[in-house]
Amino acid sequence: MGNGPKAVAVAEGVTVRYGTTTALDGVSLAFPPGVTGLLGPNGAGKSTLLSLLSTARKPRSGTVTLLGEPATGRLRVQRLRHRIGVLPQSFGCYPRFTVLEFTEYAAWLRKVPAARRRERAREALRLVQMERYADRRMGALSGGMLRRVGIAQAVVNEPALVLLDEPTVGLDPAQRVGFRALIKELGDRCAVVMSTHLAEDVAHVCDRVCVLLDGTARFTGTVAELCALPASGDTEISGTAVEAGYLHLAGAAAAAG
Ligand SMILES: Nc1ncnc2c1ncn2[C@@H]1O[C@H](COP(=O)(O)OP(=O)(O)OP(=O)(O)O)[C@@H](O)[C@H]1O
Repeated sequence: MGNGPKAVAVAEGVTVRYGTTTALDGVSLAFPPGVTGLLGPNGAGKSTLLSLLSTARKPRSGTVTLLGEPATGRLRVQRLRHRIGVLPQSFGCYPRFTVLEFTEYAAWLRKVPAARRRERAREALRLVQMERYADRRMGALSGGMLRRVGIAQAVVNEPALVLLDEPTVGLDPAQRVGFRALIKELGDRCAVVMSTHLAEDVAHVCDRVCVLLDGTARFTGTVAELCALPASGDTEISGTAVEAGYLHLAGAAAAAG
C-alpha cells in the first residue's frame, strides 16, 4: 500500500508506548478511499492505530498525515476532526435523547452549520435505515439499532475518513449482512478503516487489508493478495481464504520469533 497521492490517511513510522508496553512499533501504512480492514489478534495495536488516525492520540515518534495535512497543531487538528467520523468500540450516549436529537448533537459537535444540521441528521439516519426510529429514545434501542445510530453519528458530517472499531461485534447474522452492505456503501463515498476479528467481514466488505501483529504491520495489500499468501496460491476470496492467509502470516511471525 504505497503512500500515493490518493491516500486519505498516512501513518509513517509511528510508535506508541503505554508505560513499558509498545503498542505500535514504527508502523507505516497508507489508507486510500475504499474500505481497509485491520486484522490482528487481541492487543496487536488496532485500536491504538485508529486512535492515532482519529487524532485522539499522538504518536511518540513518527507522523500522521490526514487529508493531505500533518495532524499537528491544535487548530489544524480541530479542523481535521470535523472531517473525520469515528465509531469507537463502545460509544457513550444520553439515553433520554431521541435518535434524531443525538444525531443532530453529533452534527453540532462536528461543526456542521446550524442550517444544515437537521437535514444532515435525517440523511445520515436514512443511510443506516433508522429514519423511522428518529423519535425513539436512545435508551430504548436494541444493540443492532444502537450500532446503526453509531454509524449515523460517524457520517453526519460527510467525513472524508471514517474509522470503525469492530463495527459488527454483537450483531446477529442478519444484522451483520446488512451492516456489511452499509459499510461497503460508505467505502464508495470515502476512506473507511475498520478493525475486525472476523475474516468473513474482511472477505465481504474490504478492498484492502492490513495485518498487525505485535505492534508491527506484517502485511498490506488487497484481500485477494492476502488470500493468495498460503502456498496454494488460491485467489478465490472467502472468509476461509482470508483466515488461511492471516494464519500463514501469524505462523511465520511466530516461527521468526
Ligand atoms: N490505555 C492503555 N494503557 C496501557 N496499555 C494499553 C492501553 N491501551 C492499550 N494498551 C496496550 O497496548 C497494546 C495494544 O492495544 P490495542 O487496544 O491497541 O490492541 P487491539 O489490537 O485493538 O486489541 P483488541 O483486538 O483486543 O481490541 C496491548 O498490549 C494493550 O494491552
